[in-house]
Amino acid sequence: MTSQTDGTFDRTPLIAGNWKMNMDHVQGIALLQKLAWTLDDAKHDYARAEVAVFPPFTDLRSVQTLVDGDDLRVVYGAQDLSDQDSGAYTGDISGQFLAKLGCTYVLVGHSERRTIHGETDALCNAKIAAAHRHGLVPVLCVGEGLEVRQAGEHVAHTLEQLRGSIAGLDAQRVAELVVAYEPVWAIGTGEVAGPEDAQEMAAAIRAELASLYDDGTAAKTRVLYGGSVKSSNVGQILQGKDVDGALVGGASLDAEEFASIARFEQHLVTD
Ligand SMILES: O=C[C@H](O)COP(=O)(O)O
Repeated sequence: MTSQTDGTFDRTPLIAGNWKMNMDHVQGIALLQKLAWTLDDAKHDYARAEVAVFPPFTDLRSVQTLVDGDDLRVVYGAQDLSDQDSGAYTGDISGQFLAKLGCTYVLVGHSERRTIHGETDALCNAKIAAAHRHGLVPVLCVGEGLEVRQAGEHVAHTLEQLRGSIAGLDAQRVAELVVAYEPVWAIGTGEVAGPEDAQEMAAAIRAELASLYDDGTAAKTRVLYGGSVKSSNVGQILQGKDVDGALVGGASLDAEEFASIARFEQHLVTD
């Protein structure tokens, strides 16, 4: 759903919590259990807003056991995957393993992978192909750093990352894809891009997809915003008609706060 000011949505919103390198598997289970209970208590309608968590690799088996055992509606994914399927790639994780662990999604090209590990658009493109080989839905992260933003080149930069990362994808894959726009200068800093910045980029991403594919395809792709999202600002951010959800870092480590973000409809300001 695209959030719109009358509170209706064209695409099913996705509220995704990226735990980054936090929460061992014992802590992770406690967090997920509390999140699910909190959402249940609030009678959360998962058809109106999908909720996903992205724990560290080492938590995934425990998360799978909990989700299956307790029949939870929260879905989950991994924070990265290899572009390869198997072999001598020490330390890497195959999409095949993630699929076996019941992952629905996988993050690709998070800014921390791009900046700390030097991941390129070409590698992201190969990782998206690997995700598809194993039935995983990629959540492709794109976004600019502060210098690019200050130079006024943020839209061109972000669309270049988008084009490079999705090269060769067919329309059906693009329609299923989730794109997360994360301005790097707003990640973990408390700095939030304004709702109009989030909407500007989400609209630019959708227009770019419409120019590469067609309007029908672009209308299906979900575009999230990420960067210091909290319950206090999510309502405004999701007001943008092209913003379909949020990729939440720090605030996803607190079950009650993340549940409140997932229930963003209560924070929307409707016309
Ligand atoms: O993946 C999540 C983003 O990097 C945002 O993180 P943050 O909410 O801590 O700023």
